[in-house]
Parts: sequence; structure tokens; C-alpha cells
Amino acid sequence: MEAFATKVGSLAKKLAEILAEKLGQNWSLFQESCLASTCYLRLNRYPPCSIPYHIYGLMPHTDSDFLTILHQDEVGGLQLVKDGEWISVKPNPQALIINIGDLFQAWSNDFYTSVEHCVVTHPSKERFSAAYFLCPSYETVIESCSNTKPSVYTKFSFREYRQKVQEDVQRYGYKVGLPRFLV
Ligand SMILES: O=C(O)CCC(=O)C(=O)O
Ligand SMILES: [Fe+2]
Repeated sequence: MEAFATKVGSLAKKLAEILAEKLGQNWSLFQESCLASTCYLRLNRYPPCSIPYHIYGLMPHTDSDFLTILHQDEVGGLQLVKDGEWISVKPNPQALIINIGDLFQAWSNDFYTSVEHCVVTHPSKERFSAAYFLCPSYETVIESCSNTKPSVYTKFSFREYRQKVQEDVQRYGYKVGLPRFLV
């Protein structure tokens, strides 16, 4: 498990570097702030559900990180929003799925979009997935890297972001996310 985390950890940074370069930006932010101690691997288990399609395995959400690397088994159930519609992601245990998270959206000033996704349950099969979250330290301040376009979001620390998400989940039962930080 540790070897997997180390491997996907360096892949996540490499991908962040490529995405930053595409924006003509230096990627030192990820290098300096995303450490082995601030990133994490989550192992998900979804038991079968006799009333599938009505019960989510995981509610619709966006990830509160820079990017996520996901490995899923052959059962399927992951869905994401593309062009305003929910689509199913074909399961392929030989492939990794890369999701942009909220922090990349904020840092890229909406150039990249944090993708909304969920997991629907299966009537008879148990499903497993592993998700690696590329996260900075809580003190890291996220602000737009663009110096040509006005900032879409106010700058915030990762700690403030996580606190706001937690408050919203407790108060309203769901995460509001980036819209909380619109200028
Ligand atoms: O299990 C999956 O396919 C998705 C997991 C996920 O979105 C998450 O852990 O945030
Ligand atoms: Fe997720």
C-alpha cells in the first residue's frame, strides 16, 4: 500500500507540473506545499445495495484537493458530470482516473474545472476503489496564478477552505465549496 502511495504520489506531482506548465506557470507551489504528510490515500468499499440507483455509495461532490488519482475495480458505479449531464465512467482496473480538484480550479482561476462526481451502488457486487489526494499543508494560501485575468476567487488558506466545507456540511448537510470564495 505504501509503495502504491509513493508511486501515485510522484505521478500526481508530475501531472500537476504538466497542468501548471500548460498555463505557463511554475509548479513550485505543489513541489513545496504538497508533502507525503499532507497528501493521503483513501480506500473505499461499497457494499452491494438491494435498491441501487436510489442509494448513492458516495454522494455527488467535488474533491477538496489539487487533483485526485483514482483506481477502481471492474464493478463500476463512478459517474461524473460532463457538459451538464451525468455520465458513467467505464470501469477499467488497468487504468487510473485523474480528477481535477477545487484547489486546482481556484489556482488556475477557472482554467481547469473541478469535476463533480458520485458513486452509485450495485445490486449484487461489492466495489473497491483507492483514491490518492494531492493536498498542500493547511497553511498554504491558494490564489489565482493568473496575472492577466481578474481573480474569480478571493485567496484562502487550505485550512480556511477545509473549515468552511466542514461548517457547511454541518449546517446545510452538503458542501458548498468554491462558490463560498467568489470575489
Ligand atoms: O470510489 C470512487 O470511484 C470515487 C471515490 C471518490 O470520489 C472519493 O473518495 O472522493
Ligand atoms: Fe471524490
